[in-house]
Amino acid sequence: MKPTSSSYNLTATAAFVSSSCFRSNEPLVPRRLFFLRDVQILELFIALLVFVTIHSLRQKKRQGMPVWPFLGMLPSLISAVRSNIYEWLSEVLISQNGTFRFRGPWFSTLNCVVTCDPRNVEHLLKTRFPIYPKGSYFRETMRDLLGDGIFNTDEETWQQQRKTASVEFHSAKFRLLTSQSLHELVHNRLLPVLEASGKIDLQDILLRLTFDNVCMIAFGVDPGCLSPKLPEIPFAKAFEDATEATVVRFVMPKFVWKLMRSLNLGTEKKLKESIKGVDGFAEEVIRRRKKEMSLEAEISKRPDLLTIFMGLRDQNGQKFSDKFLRDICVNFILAGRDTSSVALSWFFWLIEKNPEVEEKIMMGICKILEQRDDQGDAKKNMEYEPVFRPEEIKKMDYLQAALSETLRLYPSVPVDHKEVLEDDVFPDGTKLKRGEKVIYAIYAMGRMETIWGKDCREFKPERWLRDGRYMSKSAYKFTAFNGGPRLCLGKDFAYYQMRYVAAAIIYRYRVRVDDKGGHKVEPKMALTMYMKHGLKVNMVKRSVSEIAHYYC
Ligand code: HEM
Repeated sequence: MKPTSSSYNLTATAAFVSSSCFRSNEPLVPRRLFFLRDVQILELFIALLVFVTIHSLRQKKRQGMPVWPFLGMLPSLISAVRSNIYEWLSEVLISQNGTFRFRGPWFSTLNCVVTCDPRNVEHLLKTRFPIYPKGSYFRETMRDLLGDGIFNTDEETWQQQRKTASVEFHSAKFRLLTSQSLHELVHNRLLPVLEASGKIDLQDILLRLTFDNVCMIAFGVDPGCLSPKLPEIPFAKAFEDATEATVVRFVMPKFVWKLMRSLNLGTEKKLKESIKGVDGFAEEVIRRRKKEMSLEAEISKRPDLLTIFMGLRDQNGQKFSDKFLRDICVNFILAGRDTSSVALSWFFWLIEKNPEVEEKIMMGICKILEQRDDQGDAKKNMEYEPVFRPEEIKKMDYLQAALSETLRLYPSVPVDHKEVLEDDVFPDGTKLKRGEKVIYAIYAMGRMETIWGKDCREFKPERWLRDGRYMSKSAYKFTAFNGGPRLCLGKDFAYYQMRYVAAAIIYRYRVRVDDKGGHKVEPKMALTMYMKHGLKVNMVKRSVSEIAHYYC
């Protein structure tokens, strides 16, 4: 029963202490000697533990959080994931003057530099853009879902898609398609659904609306998610499952998800199945479109992205493969699917908390409607329920300011990522090594006093207005739409879409959060900042007399 010194470990110590206390029939002297040696080791162990704990905790001031041997900053990250990771990140960044180095466990891929300093963000997104690509880590993680689409590529493959899509996004034909499809969705689908339901999950309704809308733009097909019975559409479900399963890869060591993928286990199994669903839908649409195009003399009749890219050729004069066409469309759907709808959800939540903002938006809308030559009469507007015209939507400056203020506080893409291609130094002095990852924390930027002043956490649309006119801000302070060469391509469309939907709802309803059942509104950890439990609301219809009050 004599253990050798080399075999000591904590379990053995505990076992020995308990055995020496309770077995009285064994020789006393050796046991006591042994007990003393054991106590010394235990003391040494406790001293080491105290030292490591104090040392790790002392790092908090210097590095923003404790740094543990082997685990690095992982324990803090795990506890943040369980509460609100974005708020935690903001607090750490504030304490570290805008930039810190996250140290993951040994041998993990979690090490990165995190920043919310506008000087660094401009350096990343514009000044030194060529040496900060999306990079191989992002590409590999997202490849199964996004393939070689615009979101997941750098250099020529990205440039080519960007150029073509950019021309299209700014064409009159495309603008007509987007405004017509939006008009139809809002008036024939959204408003009837709202009319029929008092209590709803507004986030779910808005997600359905923007999914249908972006599928019309990308594929030229309406999947019909926003229909009276709110059906589950297999393509939409497959898309949602695929993005959720892909996100899991970012918080897992690479070898783990790769092993799971090869064994077809857990989230990787789900990912494989959901991608099959996405691909099946895309293949069918592409097949049908090819058939239609061979029958149609004028392919230019259809302004959706799929048709446009089908009519183009690559550098070698070859038509794009079906797989590449699929990638292009899937990437656009990801870009435009839920960014506007989650922004609108946070917007409705914020204006309920700030009723004076809601009043001003309503007054602004009615003032614009009063200017109509043909229907200046307020009563007529109230009776036939107005359809907003594009030029009226563009005049809604206060609404635009309230939407920007929402995105400042709740950016749809809360954090974004780059990889370092060459050793470099940030304007704030942080040194970067080739191959390192950089996270720019867009959510935290909205909470920096150094950028927005002492009232940075307040919802104040006025900060976007000068003499009643909307004034945009630097993309490196307000980074909700990214900046530099990779500025969001759908920015103008997204603002138009959000203003159109917000105005159509606010004019008819007061949106009131249903907090009776303890409904909690908090962000979910995902690529896009969804509300974790949706937005359960009561839609309270405005009476004609209530609307009339705003016309005076
Ligand atoms: C409130 C709404 C939106 C927000 C906040 C938003 C934000 C962003 C952000 C942050 C990026 C950079 C992502 C990255 O590179 O990692 C981005 C890129 C992009 N967005 Fe948006 N977006 C919105 C709506 C839309 C819509 C509706 C569309 C299209 C229908 C769209 C199309 C794109 C595209 C194609 C890119 C890729 C640009 C590139 O890499 O060159 N976005 N957007």
